[in-house]
Amino acid sequence: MACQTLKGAALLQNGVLSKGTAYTEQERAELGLRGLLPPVPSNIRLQAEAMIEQLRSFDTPYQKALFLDGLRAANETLFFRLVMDYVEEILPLVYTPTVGEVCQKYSHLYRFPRGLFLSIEDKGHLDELIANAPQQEVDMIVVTDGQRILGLGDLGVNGMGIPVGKLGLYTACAGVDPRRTLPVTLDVGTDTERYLSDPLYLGHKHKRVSGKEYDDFIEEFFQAVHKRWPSCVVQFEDFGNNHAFDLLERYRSRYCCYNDDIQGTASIVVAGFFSAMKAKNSRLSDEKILFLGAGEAATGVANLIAAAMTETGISREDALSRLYLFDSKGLVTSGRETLARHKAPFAKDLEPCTDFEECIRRIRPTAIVGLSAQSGAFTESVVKAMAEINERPIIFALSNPTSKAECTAEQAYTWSDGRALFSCGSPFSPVTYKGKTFVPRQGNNSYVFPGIGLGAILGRCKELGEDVFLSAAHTCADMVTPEDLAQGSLYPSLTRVRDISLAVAVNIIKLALRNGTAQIEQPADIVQYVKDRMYVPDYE
Ligand SMILES: NC(=O)C1=CN([C@@H]2O[C@H](COP(=O)(O)OP(=O)(O)OC[C@H]3O[C@@H](n4cnc5c(N)ncnc54)[C@H](O)[C@@H]3O)[C@@H](O)[C@H]2O)C=CC1
Ligand SMILES: CC(=O)C(=O)O
Ligand SMILES: [Mg+2]
Repeated sequence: MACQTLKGAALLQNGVLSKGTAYTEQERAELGLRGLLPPVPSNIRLQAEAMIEQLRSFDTPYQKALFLDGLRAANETLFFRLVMDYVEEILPLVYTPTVGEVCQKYSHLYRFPRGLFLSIEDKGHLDELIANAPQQEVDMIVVTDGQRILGLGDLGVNGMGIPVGKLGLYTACAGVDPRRTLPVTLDVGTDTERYLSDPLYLGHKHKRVSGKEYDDFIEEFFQAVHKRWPSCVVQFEDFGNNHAFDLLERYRSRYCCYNDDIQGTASIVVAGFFSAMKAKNSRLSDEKILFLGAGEAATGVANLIAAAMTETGISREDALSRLYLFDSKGLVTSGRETLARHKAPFAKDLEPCTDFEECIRRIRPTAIVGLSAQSGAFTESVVKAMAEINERPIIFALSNPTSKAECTAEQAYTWSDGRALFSCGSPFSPVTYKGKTFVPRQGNNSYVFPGIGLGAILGRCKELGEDVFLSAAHTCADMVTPEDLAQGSLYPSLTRVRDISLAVAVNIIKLALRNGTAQIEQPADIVQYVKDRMYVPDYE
C-alpha cells in the first residue's frame, strides 16, 4: 500500500492515491502540488465526463481497453468511478469479450506492474515474493495458472488479464476495496507453441509442469498467502480441468476459497433457469437439460441444477436422470471405457451418440446449455430442432469470449421464430425480430461472484458450500422484474449490479451466521453492515 504521506510529484505519480486535477487549492498548497497541475481544480464528476469523451473517441474495443488500463494506472479512483457510472458500456471492455484479446496480446502490450507473478522456479521462496506485494492487507485473491483462459486455451502468464479483470469487477460491481485485492498468476509454463517461440513472451519458456511438483507449488502458495493474510478469500479462475476439480476438493474446507468457473457459473446459470421457469410458467424439476460441454462449467452447473431440483421435492437420482452431458466424444454414456469423476454422475445408460442434433431428437430436451467453447455449435438445425420440440426452448450459449459462443442472440431468436429463452456468456446487443425487441442478458458469473466474494469477506466465512451458490442464484433471480422477462431478459439490468451484489452478500452472511461458518458477531443490521463497508470511488 502506498504511503499516505506522499507529496508533490510522487503523489501525482501514485495511481492509487492520486486525484489528478481534482486537488483543491488548499490541498495543492499543503501537498506541494502548486504548479504541477493545470491551474483550475476539477472534480471527479467533471473528470469522468472528460474520460468518457476520451474513451468514446477510440475506434475499437481493444484501443478502449488500453486507454482504460492507462487511466487505471494514473488514477484508480477515477477508473472505478467511470466503470461504475458507465457499467454497461465499460464492462465489455475490462471483461469479456475484450479481456480475451488483451490476454492474448498481454506480453506485447505490458506496461504497468499489476498483481503478483509466482513462478514454479520460485518454489521454496514464495514467502519472500508474497512479502513483496505492496498491499498491507489482502481480503481477496483471484489466482490463475493461465491454462484455460475463457475459451481461448492455454495462455500461460498472458492470462494475468483475467485475475486483474475479475478483481476489477469485485470492486466496481460489489465495492470490494481495490487496495485490498491481489491478482495472482502462477507461471508453471505453457504448452502453447506460439508463446514458447515468441521472443516477447514474458513467462518462462517451458512446457507446463504438473504432478507432484505442481501440487507442492500450489500447497506452498496457499500456505504462504495465509501466513501473511490469514483470512484472505481465494478464487480459482481459469485453471485447466485436469487440476481445477482436484484443487477445489483439496482446499475447499481448509481455506475460504472457491472456483468461479465451477461454482460461480453454476450459480448464475441456475438463476437463469429460475427466471426461465417464471417466463414459461413451469417447474425446474420438469426440465430436461442437455449440456454441450462436460467440463468445469457444465458439470458445475449440472450439479447445482440437481440441487435446485431437489429443493422442489424430487430426489437427487431423479434430478440427475434429467441432466445429460455431451462432450468432445459425444453423449456421455455409462458404457464409456473411461469416465472422468466429474462426469460420472450424469452418464446415461444409452447408446453412444456423436451427433448433437441427433441427441436432441432422441432425448427431446427442454433446454440446451453451451459451455464447450465451440463457436457456432448451435447451428440453425439444432435451434430449429429445439423449437420443434418446445414451445419455449431454453437456449443458453454461454461460452466466452463472443468468438466462442455456440450461437448469437440474433440466431437464437430468429431460428426459433422468437420463442427462445436465451442467454449468453458475453454480451449481445438487443435483437428486433418481427417487431419485437429482445434484450438478451449475460448468463455470466460476473453477476454473482462479486457479491459472493463480498459476503465471504465481510462474513469472514470459513468455507463456501453449495448452499452459498444456490442462495446467490435465488437472490439474483428474485431481482428479475416482469418487465425484464417481458423483453426476454433472464437477468436483471447490469446497471443494478451493485444492488444485486449487496443482496447476494447480505444473504450469504445470513446463511453463514445460521450455519455457523461466519466468524463475525451478528451485526444489528446486516444490510447496513455491508453497505458501510462497500468501497465507493470518491476522493477522500
Ligand atoms: N458464462 C460464464 O459465466 C462462463 C462461461 N465459461 C465458458 O465455458 C467454456 C468452457 O469452460 P470450462 O467448462 O471451464 O472448460 P473445460 O475445458 O473444463 O470444458 C470444456 C468442455 O467442452 C467439451 N468440448 C470440447 N470440444 C467439444 C465439441 N466439439 N463438442 C462438444 N463438447 C466439446 C470438452 O470435452 C469439455 O468437456 C469456455 O468457453 C468458458 O469461457 C466458463 C465459465 C463461466
Ligand atoms: C466467465 C468465465 O469465468 C469464463 O468464461 O471463464
Ligand atoms: Mg473463468
